[in-house]
Amino acid sequence: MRYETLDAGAVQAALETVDGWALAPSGKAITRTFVFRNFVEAFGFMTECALLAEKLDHHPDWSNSYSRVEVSLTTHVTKGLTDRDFKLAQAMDQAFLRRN
Ligand SMILES: C[C@H](O)[C@H](O)[C@H]1CNC2=NC(N)=NC(=O)C2=N1
Repeated sequence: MRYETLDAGAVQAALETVDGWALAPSGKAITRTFVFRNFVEAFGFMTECALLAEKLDHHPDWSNSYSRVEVSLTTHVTKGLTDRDFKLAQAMDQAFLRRN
């Protein structure tokens, strides 16, 4: 499997291609909180994203509390940000838009 590790400049450029994601203080993850009308909407989004993550072979670190889904994306094998984190972020952004 191929991972394209991103340097600081590439991370800044990639952040422009996603919606509402912020760089974590460590610089090794990006985070976004998704808010829904209720738990069922939030869990439906998580279910769709779980299938997208399997397809992309890249998986989120996330938590859910009622209508909120807090997501952190990082690449565990490289211990940093890669193009895969941004591909998954884009897919999650699109899933959110389809549902709102
Ligand atoms: C074998 C498998 O492809 C790897 O373990 C993948 C699966 N999903 C992954 N997801 C994330 N976020 N980071 C990884 O390093 C990672 N590795």
